[in-house]
Amino acid sequence: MSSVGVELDRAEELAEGPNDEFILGTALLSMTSRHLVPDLLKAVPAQDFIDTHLGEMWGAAQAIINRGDAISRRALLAERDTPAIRARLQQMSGEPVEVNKLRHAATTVIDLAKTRRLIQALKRIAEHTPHAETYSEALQFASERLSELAEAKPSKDAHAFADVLANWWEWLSAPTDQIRTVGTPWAELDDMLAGGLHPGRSYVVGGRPGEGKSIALLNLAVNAAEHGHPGVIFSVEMGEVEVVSRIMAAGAHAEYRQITKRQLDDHNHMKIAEYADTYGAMPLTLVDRSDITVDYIAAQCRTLKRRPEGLDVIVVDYLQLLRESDSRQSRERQVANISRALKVLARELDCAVIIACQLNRNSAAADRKPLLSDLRESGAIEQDCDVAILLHHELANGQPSGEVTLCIAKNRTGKLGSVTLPWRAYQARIG
Ligand SMILES: Nc1ncnc2c1ncn2[C@@H]1O[C@H](COP(=O)(O)OP(=O)(O)OP(=O)(O)O)[C@@H](O)[C@H]1O
Repeated sequence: MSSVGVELDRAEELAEGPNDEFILGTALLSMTSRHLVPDLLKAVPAQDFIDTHLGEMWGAAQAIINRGDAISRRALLAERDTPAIRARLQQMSGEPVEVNKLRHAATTVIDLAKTRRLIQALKRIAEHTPHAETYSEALQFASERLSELAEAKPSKDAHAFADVLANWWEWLSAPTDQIRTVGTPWAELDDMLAGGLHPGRSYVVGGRPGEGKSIALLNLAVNAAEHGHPGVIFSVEMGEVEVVSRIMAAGAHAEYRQITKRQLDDHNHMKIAEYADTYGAMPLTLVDRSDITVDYIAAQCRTLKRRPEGLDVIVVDYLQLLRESDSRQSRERQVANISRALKVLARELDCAVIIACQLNRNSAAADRKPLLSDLRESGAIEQDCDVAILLHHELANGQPSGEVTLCIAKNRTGKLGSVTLPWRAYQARIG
């Protein structure tokens, strides 16, 4: 066993408190503490005893109290009669127990049980980590084990159907303004996506280079923020100035070219100033960093989610530019891990995650509509996403038609189809 394992075993031995457990057992039979017993039995779970026989006795006492009966030696033995419990009862004299000592003993037994569970979790993490396929997977395993402890529940994922059904009725009848579905700038698309972007789902926007993935993603995030849905944009490709230039052009319907040249005419200047006045404080966070891993994205998003305003929309531009923490993997495997991690993040944080994704160059060859299988580098992307929107520019007589088609090539909760919208790249916007 590794030295980490040996140290953790030692730590586990230290986290034992038989004396405090014995004090609790004694309190069951002592006249002085009788009035405290029901509360104590509620507060300290029987499985928190390291002495399993005392734990069994404690469980028997809980059953007696739950029935509304009084606790006595005889009642305890009638409930559970084993040689070990008889031996423990013999050692307990029924002498008075000081209330302070008793409270301290109860807290210690609960704390030590939690400490032992923490050590057990650390052992599992230490055992699992060297065999994990990737660093991300190891980190995820570790954080799941630790969050199980924080929740202090055996599993936070298991819910009785009746509870789930009650939540579902609540969701079905909630007023529209309480539902966190985030509208897109395009009503026709909202219609196909059951109202827009849904928390917990992942959306891939695929396109060949220059077909408008970044524009589409910024339009989506900004529209959400304008309507009060907090969002974050991870832009690996564009710097902050370029992102803001596009946001301002699209929001103000201003000439993007004038912004990039920093030569605004009065008309465009006025439109931009008005837009900044109205939406300058919208809840949008930009992360402009060229070397981003999916773990970094997850950590940033968790922090943003914890703020009072929370987080509804996560935008990643674009998947193939993300780096995997474990670079020893094949590229296909790395992309699959990234795609899976983003999907998991959507569920974990209950946010809509929108990911731009490159399409294979050969998908352009026949000037055909793009297909799901054109998503570059990994089949995992099409499997993981809930919705795939592939951008396509129709040609009219060999010339750009001025329209872009959003092809819904995957839609887990609705039909497939397409929406054709005006392509206004000169204002960095679609529609
Ligand atoms: N001032 C402008 N007027 C008209 N079109 C423009 C203007 N500026 C940029 N464009 C066009 O906008 C498109 C840029 O779109 P966008 O950056 O969203 O594409 P993308 O799919 O994200 O590309 P990439 O994969 O290269 O990042 C390009 O086709 C570009 O030619």
